[in-house]
Amino acid sequence: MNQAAKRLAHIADHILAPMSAPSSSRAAKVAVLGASGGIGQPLSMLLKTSPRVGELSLYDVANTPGVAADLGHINTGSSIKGYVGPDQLPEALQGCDLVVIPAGIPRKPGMTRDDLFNINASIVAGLCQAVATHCPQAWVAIISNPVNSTVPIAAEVMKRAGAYDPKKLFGVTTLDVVRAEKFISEINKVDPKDVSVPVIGGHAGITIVPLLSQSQPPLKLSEDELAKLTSRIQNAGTEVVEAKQGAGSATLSMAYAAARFADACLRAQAGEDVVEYAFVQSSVLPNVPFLASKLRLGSQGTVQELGLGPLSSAEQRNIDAMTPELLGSIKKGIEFVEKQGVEAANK
Ligand SMILES: NC(=O)C1=CN([C@@H]2O[C@H](COP(=O)(O)OP(=O)(O)OC[C@H]3O[C@@H](n4cnc5c(N)ncnc54)[C@H](O)[C@@H]3O)[C@@H](O)[C@H]2O)C=CC1
Ligand SMILES: O=C([O-])CC(=O)C(=O)O
Repeated sequence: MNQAAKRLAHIADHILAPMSAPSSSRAAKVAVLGASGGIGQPLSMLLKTSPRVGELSLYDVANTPGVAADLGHINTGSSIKGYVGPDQLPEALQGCDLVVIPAGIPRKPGMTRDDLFNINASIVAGLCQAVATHCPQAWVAIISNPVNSTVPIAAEVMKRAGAYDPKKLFGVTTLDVVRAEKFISEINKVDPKDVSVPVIGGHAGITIVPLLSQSQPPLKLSEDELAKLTSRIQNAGTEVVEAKQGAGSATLSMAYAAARFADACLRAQAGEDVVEYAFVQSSVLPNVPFLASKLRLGSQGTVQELGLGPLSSAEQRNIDAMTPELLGSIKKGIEFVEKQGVEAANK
């Protein structure tokens, strides 16, 4: 079974099919910040069915008691509690092993992810300040867009609070991999669980770089067809934004992808050797301080960046073409914290 198949078998076995918690490890406390939202609710539901979660902490600025009461009737072992508003955030975070952050506004048609910066930057900065204070040991998985900027913001805020561990901070890019696996499975007419394909770079437009030459099973497509498939993967988020006609962006597929990523984190925390993609502080490309790529995860976080593998000339061109935009988004995030300071960002 290849890596992708193993990961999906894990989701099927451990997340989607309720069963007893593994006896070898303590079930984790997981917080979802933004738990009442379009992603937060279905993600919380998937986490409620995970045997690796012992305690589920649902935080938002509204509606979490209702969401928690509803999910609390699902007959799995985990306990669940809803927390509302900044006064309740410390208790929501206390003792967390993993904090997943889908808080913030989504796109409407015609917007880029960067158009969300002005609102979401402050939300992520404020929440990460609280994580640094109340659960500095936790792994943090950021979903809120623009990921290419919100992860550097989180890093900078946590650095200033003396609580930054680059091995434990992740931007969630799993949906790009999930989409690439699905689209390739349709072209090759195979089960998606038998597809594996790297998607590296960042999480916006051209910064999303699928490495289709490394697809397994291999793709037999012309240069033109490969370019079209690359573009579809890069613009898949916009495909959903347009189909939803102003009602938001991907929520259900994102919840599925985030549950896959959370499962990878919890398995790694429990001592499994896990391979997954995420946007992290990186040394894979010279002078690119954050990058999504293939990671080996262990009990203390990222153990190793596994590199990009052999690239086709088109893939190398795509990486060269996206690097200035990615660097600009990273710089914008860092400068946001430098200019405004965390206190101002929290207002
Ligand atoms: N990384 C990725 O691949 C993806 C990222 N996203 C991003 O995820 C974010 C959330 O999307 P949706 O769930 O669709 O939005 P939504 O608007 O449905 O939900 C967002 C939730 O965040 C809450 N919130 C706002 N400020 C908060 C704060 N300070 N503390 C806690 N909660 C707060 C809101 O009350 C709301 O319940 C967006 O920024 C979106 O662009 C969406 C899809 C994929
Ligand atoms: O497109 C958006 O705004 C939401 C997102 O990040 C995605 O679906 O990949």
